[in-house]
Amino acid sequence: MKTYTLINQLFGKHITHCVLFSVFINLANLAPSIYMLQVYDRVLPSRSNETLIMLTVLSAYFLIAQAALDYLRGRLLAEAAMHLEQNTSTLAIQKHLQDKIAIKKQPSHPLLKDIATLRHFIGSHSLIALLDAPWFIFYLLVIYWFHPLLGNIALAGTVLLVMLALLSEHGSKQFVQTSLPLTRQASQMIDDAYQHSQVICSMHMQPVIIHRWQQRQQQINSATRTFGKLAGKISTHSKLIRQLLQIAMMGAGAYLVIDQHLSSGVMLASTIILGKALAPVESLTGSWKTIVQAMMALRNLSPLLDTPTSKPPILPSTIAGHLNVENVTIFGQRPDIQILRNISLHLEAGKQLAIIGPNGSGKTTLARVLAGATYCDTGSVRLDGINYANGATPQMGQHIGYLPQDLSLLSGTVAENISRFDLADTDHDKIIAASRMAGAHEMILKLPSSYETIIGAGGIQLSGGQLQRIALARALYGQPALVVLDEPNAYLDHDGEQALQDTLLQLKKQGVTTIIITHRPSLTQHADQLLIMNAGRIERFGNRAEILTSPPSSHQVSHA
Ligand SMILES: Nc1ncnc2c1ncn2[C@@H]1O[C@H](COP(=O)(O)OP(=O)(O)OP(=O)(O)O)[C@@H](O)[C@H]1O
Repeated sequence: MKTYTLINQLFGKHITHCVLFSVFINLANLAPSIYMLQVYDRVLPSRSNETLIMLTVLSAYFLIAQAALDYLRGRLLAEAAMHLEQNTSTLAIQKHLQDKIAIKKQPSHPLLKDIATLRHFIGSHSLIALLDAPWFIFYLLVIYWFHPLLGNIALAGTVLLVMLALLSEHGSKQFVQTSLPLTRQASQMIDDAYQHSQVICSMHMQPVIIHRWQQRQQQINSATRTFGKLAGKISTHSKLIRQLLQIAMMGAGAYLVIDQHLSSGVMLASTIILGKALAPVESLTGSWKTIVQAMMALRNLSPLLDTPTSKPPILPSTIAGHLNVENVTIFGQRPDIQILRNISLHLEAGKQLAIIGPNGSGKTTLARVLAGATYCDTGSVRLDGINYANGATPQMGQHIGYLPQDLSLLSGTVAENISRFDLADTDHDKIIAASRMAGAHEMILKLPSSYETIIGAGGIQLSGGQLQRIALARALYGQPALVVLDEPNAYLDHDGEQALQDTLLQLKKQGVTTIIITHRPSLTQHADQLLIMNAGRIERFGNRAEILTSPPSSHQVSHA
């Protein structure tokens, strides 16, 4: 029942309709056999032209109807593929992105690949074979009705073919389970290598990297070879069994005709029906790999549809920027490691907070939590009382500006990047205002195509400082209520740092709540509050001037 619901969710009612169409298509499959039986046993002995014409017209009618339904079944399957794409792709991309920002989740599985696998399966003959295969039982019963001996021969042959199909299923499952992770590892390895090509080439790491990749490839090849041998043997045996079976059927039929237990029409009809019964079973044997892959894809997609979709809460039209963090804890991959330990802090709207601390103390992780860019295991993060931790209120993204350490600019024009690719609302004044505030406008005007310059894949290469200013403009786009800047001066020269100081001052004047993660004291000069992180804890938090002038208490020192 669960599978039926899942199939309906993924493909709409199209697959159910296909099953219904398959009933008529398979019943109509009997038409040629019945025609032959009647011609041999009724028309030829009676020499009746009227009966011949009537039978011919009826058979042609069934075959034309069958062809039409077969065509419609193909169209329904195409619709099912469209339904799958429309209903799952968006969810799959969202899930993949969310999985990527979680700290403890296993490496995210690309669900779009599963959707492609299912699409391929729907378009292949494997699904048709799967829909038609159960009908072999019906055909067997018809043959039994003709004569038990013929039925027993057909049953024995079918059992042999089904056993081969099961063997094929077992082999396919093992092959897919072995080769899929290896294929993913190999492609991940080569993607990584392409991404870090400069390091690899400069230190001549190519031979080792290629060797590692070849090792995986050899394992894949060995699994493919083993499966190929098994698939070849199974295919040869099933063809042989099918042909032997047809000869056995014809021979037994002829024997029964000679003994006058059967008419020659029944003999021919049962041989044809046997062919119809075995065709999808044999076709299934050759399609198990595709079917197993499709079943795995179906299983992977199943939790996607179980995720409850809640209505997004209605937000107030303006957000002042009161930040409230309560008891945020994040565990590492191991439960005994805490990256953030019970963090609580409150920041009035419009205040500036500088976060400092030694390497690995958790500053960047805290910045990510505040920017809604990672998940916490406990606690809440609220802006004007609205909790947006763990993706609770995705629309809060428009009120948050985030400059991550790695900048994360996407392939596209400078204007697209600054406007956060909000193509529906590309407001050039807003883009220029953000760039001016980030001190990036003059620099952007000097680029080859100014704001239309393409960066990233297929575009021009900008320096780290240029990219950082563009990323800062993106963080400031649309006047967010909260701005989180993680080491915003990491790539900046003296002028760039001066421009950044101006930006921080402007943010303060405009009443934007601002968080700056920094190692440099110079960037904390406009900060109202200072927070010192150590080993995932808040070591000190309070008024900047007070913290800088008063020494830490003995309790705080003991945390350090
Ligand atoms: N995605 C992650 N998975 C596992 N551990 C992580 C992850 N992100 C951060 N950590 C761990 O959390 C700790 C704090 O890292 P974080 O980057 O927040 O420190 P930081 O104070 O910003 O350091 P730095 O000053 O060097 O940038 C580190 O020990 C790091 O290994």
